[in-house]
Amino acid sequence: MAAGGSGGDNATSYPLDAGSYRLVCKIGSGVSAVVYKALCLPLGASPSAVVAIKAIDLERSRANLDEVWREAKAMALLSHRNVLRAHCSFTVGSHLWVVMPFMAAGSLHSILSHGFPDGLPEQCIAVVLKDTLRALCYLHEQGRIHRDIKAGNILVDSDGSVKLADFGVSASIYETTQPSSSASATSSAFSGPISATQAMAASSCFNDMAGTPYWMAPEVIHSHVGYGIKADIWSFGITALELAHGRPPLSHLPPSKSMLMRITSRVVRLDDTDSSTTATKKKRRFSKAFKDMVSSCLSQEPARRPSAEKLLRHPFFRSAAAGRSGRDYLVRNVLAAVPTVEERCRDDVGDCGCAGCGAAARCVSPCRHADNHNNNVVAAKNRRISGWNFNEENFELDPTDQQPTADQPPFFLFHDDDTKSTGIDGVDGDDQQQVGEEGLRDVVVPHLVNTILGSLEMQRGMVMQVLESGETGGGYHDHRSSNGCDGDSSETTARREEREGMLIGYVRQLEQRVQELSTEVEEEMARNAQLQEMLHERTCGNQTDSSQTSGSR
Ligand SMILES: Nc1ncnc2c1ncn2[C@@H]1O[C@H](COP(=O)(O)OP(=O)(O)OP(=O)(O)O)[C@@H](O)[C@H]1O
Repeated sequence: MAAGGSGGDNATSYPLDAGSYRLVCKIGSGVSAVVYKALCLPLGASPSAVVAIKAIDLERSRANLDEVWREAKAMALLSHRNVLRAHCSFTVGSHLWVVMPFMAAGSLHSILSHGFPDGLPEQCIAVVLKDTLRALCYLHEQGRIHRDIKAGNILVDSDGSVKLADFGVSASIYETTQPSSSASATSSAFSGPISATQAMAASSCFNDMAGTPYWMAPEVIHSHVGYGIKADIWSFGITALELAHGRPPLSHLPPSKSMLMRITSRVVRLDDTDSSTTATKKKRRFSKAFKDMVSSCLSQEPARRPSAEKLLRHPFFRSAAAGRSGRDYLVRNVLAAVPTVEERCRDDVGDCGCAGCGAAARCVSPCRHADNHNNNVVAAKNRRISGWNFNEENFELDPTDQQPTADQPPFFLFHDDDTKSTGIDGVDGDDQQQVGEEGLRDVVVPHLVNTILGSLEMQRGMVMQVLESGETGGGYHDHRSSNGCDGDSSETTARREEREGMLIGYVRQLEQRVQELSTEVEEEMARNAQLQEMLHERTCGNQTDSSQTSGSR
């Protein structure tokens, strides 16, 4: 299967067979794909011969073939200077190869990991986010939701140009209005541009869970509620925090838990530098405009988040360097401080990891083993951040919209304290979080219970709605059908079947949700018990030590 075309470079035609490409080295990997720098051999020494090939393992991909194929199609149809467009794509064994322009500085995620672990300077963030926002404006105008905005999907070239990439989970807002006829809906989505207003009107209709947990909007997590283009604005706000601190909020938690917390919590905003948290180790100051921009994106209520177009007019972006001067600024202040993507690869020891990519024999410069890389990514994500710690990196967790009082512990007591002063020494779960004793006993479990109750209540409301509409809409006991009106009777039957179908769907969702949440609670309680046992042992140990000490005195 192949999709030809000359995407980013209209004058160049890219071949549709693996033999025409030579993989130079691996430059990155995601959940189910490996990305290579490669040469397109027929193009010889031309600069366009250097490409990036994303080899997507169709067997491991959580998306089905249609969805993966949609990424390639979507990229090929879009045209904007801040949107990365594929040259072509084709299958190689069980992999889909997407051939695209090589962005020599890699993704912002990679740049953060290799040069800015504590975040980029604010001016640089403004420059890259402004271009990202332009891409987002364009996508939304085209009726598309990206659904996976994050630093890993914002790519930078050697001249400082910025492009939004990875349409693996992007979708047309039109597709959901006709979910059962995806093929025709997909093509009709591209029949012409639509206005932002139309896009808004058609929003709130997706209900599948797409994206990467830490960046997901609350309404995406609560996927039965439906979501639209404003989900991208939430992820954009999270990406801003990721760029400010080097990692997204909650990234020290396993993804499922961060989702649960997001459901009921006001998440994170940049801290007010005027607050009482002056005794900080690595306090970073951010402008009021930046904080205001981020918090507008992170409104729990999608309708209150600004559109991409409106956000572009925010003072934070108005003062950002743009065009040539913006690109030069990035080259001087960001790219100069990070190794090239090839050097980043060479820094990693191990095999190239291309076994199974469908092209092992053609990889000429083994550089990084997939597992090594994945471990690094996980390690980077698990590095404890002070998202909860008001004293360190200017983040604030505000679950109730109120500052915790002095005698009230913060909502979650996860600590970013290398000295482990408040944590429990030696307690390392899968997620390596350190949890305060009170946090476990008094906060985490009740929080999960509240989450379950809230979710159940919402599902109950939906079921009641269906039942009520059945009663008032003449569905189940329509008196007209008993009066012998056959036409009405068949319509009634159809409506009843439709409602029954919806009801069954809701009940299934409800069962699944309860199952998921019960598992989370069980895990949390097991962890709780384990930690309490360790605490108990420590306390007993300390008492024994002190009695021995006093005895020996
Ligand atoms: N066109 C490109 N040019 C240069 N580097 C690229 C290109 N595309 C991807 N990369 C690099 O490869 C890395 C992995 O990209 P990929 O799209 O597979 O994963 P991801 O988006 O980071 O993760 P996920 O699978 O969760 O979406 C990127 O972070 C980036 O550093």
